[in-house]
Amino acid sequence: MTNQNVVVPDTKSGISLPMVRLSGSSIFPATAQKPPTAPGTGGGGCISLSAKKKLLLENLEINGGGGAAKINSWVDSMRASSPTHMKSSSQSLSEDQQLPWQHQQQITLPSALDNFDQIMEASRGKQIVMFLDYDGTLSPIVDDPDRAFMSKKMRTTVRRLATCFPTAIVSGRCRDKVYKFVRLAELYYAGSHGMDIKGPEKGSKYTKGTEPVICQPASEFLPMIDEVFKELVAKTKLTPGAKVENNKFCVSVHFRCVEEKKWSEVAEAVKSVLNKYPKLRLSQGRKVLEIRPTIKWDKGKALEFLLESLGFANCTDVFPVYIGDDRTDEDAFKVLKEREQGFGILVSKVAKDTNASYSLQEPTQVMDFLQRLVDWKKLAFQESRM
Ligand SMILES: O=P(O)(O)OC[C@H]1O[C@H](O[C@H]2O[C@H](CO)[C@@H](O)[C@H](O)[C@H]2O)[C@H](O)[C@@H](O)[C@@H]1O
Repeated sequence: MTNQNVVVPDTKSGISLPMVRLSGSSIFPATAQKPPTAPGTGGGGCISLSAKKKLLLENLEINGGGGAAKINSWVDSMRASSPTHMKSSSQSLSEDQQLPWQHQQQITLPSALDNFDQIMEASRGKQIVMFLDYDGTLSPIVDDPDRAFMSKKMRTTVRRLATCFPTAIVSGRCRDKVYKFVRLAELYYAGSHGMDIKGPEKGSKYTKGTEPVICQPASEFLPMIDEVFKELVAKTKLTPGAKVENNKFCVSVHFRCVEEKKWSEVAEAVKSVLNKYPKLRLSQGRKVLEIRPTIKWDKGKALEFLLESLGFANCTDVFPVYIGDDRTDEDAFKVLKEREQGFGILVSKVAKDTNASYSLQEPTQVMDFLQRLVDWKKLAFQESRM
């Protein structure tokens, strides 16, 4: 397999973006092209955009609970994770037209749709298990988190998918809320970034025992999270557009609809709460600051737990597929890479630093991919009966 760097114009923004073109038939992507000097530094000792972003995030995460970080660095980090702000202010880009985070180390992944046959070939003889993130994967990103509905067509497709393969929804949202959006009882649900897992009720095709699987590794944090939610609501009520969402084992503070000059108020509020609760930590998503317990549990752990619950703990003939769009999904992509099983699919229109192996551009492409999986399974079943 040879990797070739090609610069292609981004038709939307008119900016040249680096791509890695893959040749050969491997289903795995190229490794990221390293910059010529130490990672994160350009030839002239300048720190790259991406390295700067990483440092900002690390600073934010490390100092989030300790109180050392200045609010300015928080706002910088919020900007860095909202790449619409990376262009000159005269040109405003939508989230889907973002500049890549990191020119030197990014990979544009091969399309999961274009490489569908190769993917299926790799899964031959193995049990496919599907893991789907919700926001930005099954539903489009919208301003109001309470209105992030998935389309009827998507629901029908996911329903069909679940008749073919064990299927789980893995979301940062509270499990009940994501269930209300998806409304399919036959699925596994992992809410609160995997900290609240429940399997389908008994009688479902893939349940093993009589009781549904349940896992809540952060249950002791429930009262603390409730307290924090109330405090954050109070602290942000005077900031127009700020929205605090109680996700049961974590809290999301949205700034998508907050004017940029007021982002420091959101940062102040979150930082002051983290200073008070050292057992909580910060993570960042798409225009959202998320507060969660410091326990070592994430979407990757949830994926492993679910595979184990399904009886695939030490199996070599399982093929997990995880589809997600956010930074928190990287934990699951990483687990798959480390296990050398299945693959991750990143939903993104732009190149990103990722552990996923393939990409899809948006939820409509996710739907097409899921439908192709269903069709493939049906065909394979018919052929096996001939
Ligand atoms: O793991 P996910 O299912 O992707 O959940 C991550 C967060 O998604 C939601 O926020 C994001 O989507 C909103 C609706 O499109 C959007 O308004 C917001 O800016 C995004 O960050 C959800 O509201 C959060 O609670 C989840 O943690």
